[in-house]
Amino acid sequence: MFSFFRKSPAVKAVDDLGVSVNEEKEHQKRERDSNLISEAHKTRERTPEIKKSADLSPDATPKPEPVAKRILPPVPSFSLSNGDSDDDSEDEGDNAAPPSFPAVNSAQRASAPKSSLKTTSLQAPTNGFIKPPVPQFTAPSPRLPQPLRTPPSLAAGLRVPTTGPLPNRGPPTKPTAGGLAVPPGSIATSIPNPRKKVLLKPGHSPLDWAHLQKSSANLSGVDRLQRVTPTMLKHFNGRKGRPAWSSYQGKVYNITPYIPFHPGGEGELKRAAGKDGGKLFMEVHPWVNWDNMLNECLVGIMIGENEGVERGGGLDEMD
Ligand code: HEM
Repeated sequence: MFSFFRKSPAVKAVDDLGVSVNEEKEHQKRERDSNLISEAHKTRERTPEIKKSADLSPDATPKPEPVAKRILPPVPSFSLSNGDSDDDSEDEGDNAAPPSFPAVNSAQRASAPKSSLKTTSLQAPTNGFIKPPVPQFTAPSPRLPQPLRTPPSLAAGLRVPTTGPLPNRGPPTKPTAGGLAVPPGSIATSIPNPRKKVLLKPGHSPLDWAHLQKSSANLSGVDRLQRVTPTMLKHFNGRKGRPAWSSYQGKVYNITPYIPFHPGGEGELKRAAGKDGGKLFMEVHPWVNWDNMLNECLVGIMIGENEGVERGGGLDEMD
């Protein structure tokens, strides 16, 4: 690179001398390095845990080595087990350097017995002096209380039986039926429907009927009270445009206006049309006040067949 500078002979001699001096220094350095390498190999033979790396190459920067390794005899290694451990970390610990505390040349390490430090100090305790007494849990002594466990008989008494009939629940319906399940058809279908109410048309509620009764409307369909013979009652049966009359306890009512208001339906009420409806009425709802319900529908009273003929049809004529 600097070839265009021509050196003088003197300078060249100095350069040659300098080269020779540098070569001598390089030779000495190589000898020191070789000594260090050989010593390092010796140390590796004593302590195989030292890594094989490029650190030992002469070109690499020499790293500080523990002084104790090179000066003092090798420290005996120890392990946590007998060498058969399955833990890899413990195996790594076997190859690691000895712990820094206590120091290698300290009083603690010197006073410690070498045998226990080497084999038994960190191993699993094998003698009775170190190993704690094993508690006897499997065989309790007679003076100790029994285990707090529910006796089998009491536990069985508190348990709900999963099969078979429960006490005070009646006879079982089926041998295989367990639990509290209701057998199909035993209760739900055995209770008849006690009410046969129908859905009334709008404006035909019981309240609407009450309002209609208080009105001035002629609900009886007659101008005056009538003496009604059985023939007459039979004639007014609600068919062919005729009004429906029904008798109850000797009184005759025009039930025609009440038919759409009857909670039990029109058909049920028409069964009493043209005849005495007292029996049917009492079979279904004896609690219903017939007189109050049909007060404005009163037509007259029942008379004998011959009484009407003799006295006439109207009650006013009887007075
Ligand atoms: C003509 C006079 C009658 C009047 C004023 C009358 C009135 C009533 C009333 C107020 C109810 C409702 C009862 C309640 O909610 O508890 C009712 C229901 C019923 N009525 Fe009548 N009824 C009469 C005649 C009859 C007759 C002659 C029959 C049957 C042939 C009948 C069959 C029923 C039935 C099946 C029910 C529904 C079930 C019930 O509510 O208990 N009714 N009736």
